[in-house]
Amino acid sequence: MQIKKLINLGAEGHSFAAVSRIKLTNIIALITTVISGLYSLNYWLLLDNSGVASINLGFTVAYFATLAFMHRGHVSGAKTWFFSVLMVHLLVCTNVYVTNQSGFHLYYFLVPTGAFLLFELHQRREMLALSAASVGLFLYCENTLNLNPLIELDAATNHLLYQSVVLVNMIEVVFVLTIFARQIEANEKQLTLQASTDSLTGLANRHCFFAEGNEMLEHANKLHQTMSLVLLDFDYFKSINDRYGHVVGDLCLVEISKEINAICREQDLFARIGGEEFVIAMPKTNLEQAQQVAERMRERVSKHIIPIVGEANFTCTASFGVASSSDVKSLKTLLQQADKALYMAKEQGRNCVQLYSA
Ligand SMILES: Nc1nc2c(ncn2[C@@H]2O[C@H](COP(=O)(O)OP(=O)(O)OP(=O)(O)O)[C@@H](O)[C@H]2O)c(=O)[nH]1
Repeated sequence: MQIKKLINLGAEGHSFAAVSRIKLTNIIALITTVISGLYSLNYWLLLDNSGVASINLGFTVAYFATLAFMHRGHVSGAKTWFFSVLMVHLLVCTNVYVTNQSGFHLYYFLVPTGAFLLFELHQRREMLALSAASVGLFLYCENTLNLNPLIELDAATNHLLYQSVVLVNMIEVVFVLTIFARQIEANEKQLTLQASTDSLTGLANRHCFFAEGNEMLEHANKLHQTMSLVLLDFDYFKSINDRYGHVVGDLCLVEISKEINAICREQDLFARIGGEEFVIAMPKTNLEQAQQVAERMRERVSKHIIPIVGEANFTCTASFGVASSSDVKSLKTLLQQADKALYMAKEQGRNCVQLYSA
């Protein structure tokens, strides 16, 4: 429970993406604190080197201080602090504890990927400054000899350490790339959904209708099947808006689209293609069958009561135009035919279904 609290430090009031970065920073800071603390114990108890143990304990406390910055709401400061402590720690490890033969300074390569992972995308200044500092410190360590290390290591141990550092670097790069790939995939899904969905009703939008509807028509033509379109438009919708306001008008669109959706089959494509204009593409459906479905929809719309607070509930009606795809090669043409039928329905006095005839 306490750990959960620590992981959530500083997360309050931030966007979803920022929160996941803050939590990840806290997790990494906690893990680093624990690892650094264990190293201190190791120096103290097993290697009997209280000097190194004390210095390392100082770094352990400094890592933990990242969470204190988070707690005070200094999110960017906490991240910068963490990476700065890490870089100084690496410098001390490589140039004070041991020598660059250990390869400890290769850990500097963790900084750029880590910074790009943990900072917000717009915080380029911080990311670039930390990356530049890590490259500079790496080069400094690489070209500096430590003649009096606090811990003397033989060549075999240095070699082992070197390989473990390379391994950890590789694991970190794979980990960071996996997270980025997942984020890109989730963003792509979200964008595709937004680009194809009508935000008010949650139905397919005009763009999605033409993309998917064209595929449906092509498929139907290939298999010599008939596809029908039912186009519907609310009657006197302007007067609903004028009388009850746009909020109620919107509610009306949502309520009625749910009623119509309840009649649609799974294979039908139901879309909102204009303000108060909707269309249903029905595969494997001929003109008479589509007419029957449209009639059921018309009846259901006219009977559905729109609940409004503080005023008398009301009902609304819609007019329907139906067209079928025999001999029609393009969805645009089919929609024009359904539109002509809809126009006739409006002419006939509205709240009725009309079929397209050439
Ligand atoms: N509340 C709301 N109104 C919308 C939306 N989109 C379009 N409208 C309104 O729908 C009304 C359509 O009006 P008209 O095209 O004159 O049609 P109508 O009043 O339904 O009359 P007929 O179609 O001839 O029966 C306009 O007042 C638009 O402002 C929307 O998303 N929400």
